[in-house]
Amino acid sequence: MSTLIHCDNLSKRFGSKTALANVSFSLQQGDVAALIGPNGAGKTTLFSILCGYLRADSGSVSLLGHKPGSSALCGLLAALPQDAQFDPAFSIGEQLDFYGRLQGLSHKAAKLETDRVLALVELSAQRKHKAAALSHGMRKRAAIAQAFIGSPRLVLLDEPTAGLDPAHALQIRQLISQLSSQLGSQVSFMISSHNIFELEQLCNKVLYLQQGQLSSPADNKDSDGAEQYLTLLLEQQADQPLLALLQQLPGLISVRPGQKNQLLLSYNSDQQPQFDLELLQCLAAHGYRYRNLIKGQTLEQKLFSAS
Ligand SMILES: Nc1ncnc2c1ncn2[C@@H]1O[C@H](COP(=O)(O)OP(=O)(O)OP(=O)(O)O)[C@@H](O)[C@H]1O
Repeated sequence: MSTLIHCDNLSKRFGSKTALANVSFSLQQGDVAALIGPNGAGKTTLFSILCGYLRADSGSVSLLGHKPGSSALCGLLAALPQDAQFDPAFSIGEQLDFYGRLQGLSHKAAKLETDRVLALVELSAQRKHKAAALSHGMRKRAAIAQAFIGSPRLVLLDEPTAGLDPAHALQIRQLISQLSSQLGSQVSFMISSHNIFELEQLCNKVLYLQQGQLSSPADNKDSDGAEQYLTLLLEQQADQPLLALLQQLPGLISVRPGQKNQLLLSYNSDQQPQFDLELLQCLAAHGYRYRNLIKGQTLEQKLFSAS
């Protein structure tokens, strides 16, 4: 596996504001990495440095062995900026053709490439449409299509679901997941979001930025010690009596509410190897209904158990 991105001690200030402070990480071929952080954490600044739009004040970056902005990266690195816009005067197809030409394709090859990427995002029928005739979700898909022109080895997507309703956000996540499994380790992704739940199923690596500083959950893997994790999705929000009941379960290490009707639990599997069964029996015995029980750590557990 080759290293696609290597950042060492990157720092960036805007006047007195520190946007990035000594950020170091690397991304390997085939990784799908989530760059998570609240508003103002420095995600766009980091993306802008990787794309060569901004220069870091100190530290070093290499992408596929080149400096950001190097012409050697043309066609190998694709980026979807957070506020990517299409020109209202031209059709989506014409603009994608143009990007293909910028990558050095002939007129004919660029058109074929546009057909291919529009099919990838299921927008072939909209080739002749202008951006104004597309929904917000369709415009995002068209912008993602642009990132797949040519054969990029590294695709940076800055908040690809920002501003979309939950159904369209899910559609975009499914599209990215489908593209990443279709293309396998040929393409690596780095996707930013302020929502840690959104990228849960999509990414194998998490970079958590807060106030310009990066913290990585230990190895981004579940711990291999005796502590195991469960996410329980209940039919309704957990009440105090349920929490009190669960706290009595032998082997329980922690239990706390997650998103919506979720409960995040950890337990000692050496002490109680059948903890999941005990948990379900306890729920049934006391009339609590649940929808799902997932083994393993959620992103939230990984991030906050590391800090
Ligand atoms: N051009 C600029 N001039 C001054 N300050 C800036 C500039 N760009 C970013 N900043 C500041 O740097 C910090 C990081 O901003 P950045 O846009 O990278 O965060 P972000 O994580 O992408 O946020 P969001 O999720 O809101 O897009 C913020 O405090 C922001 O105000």
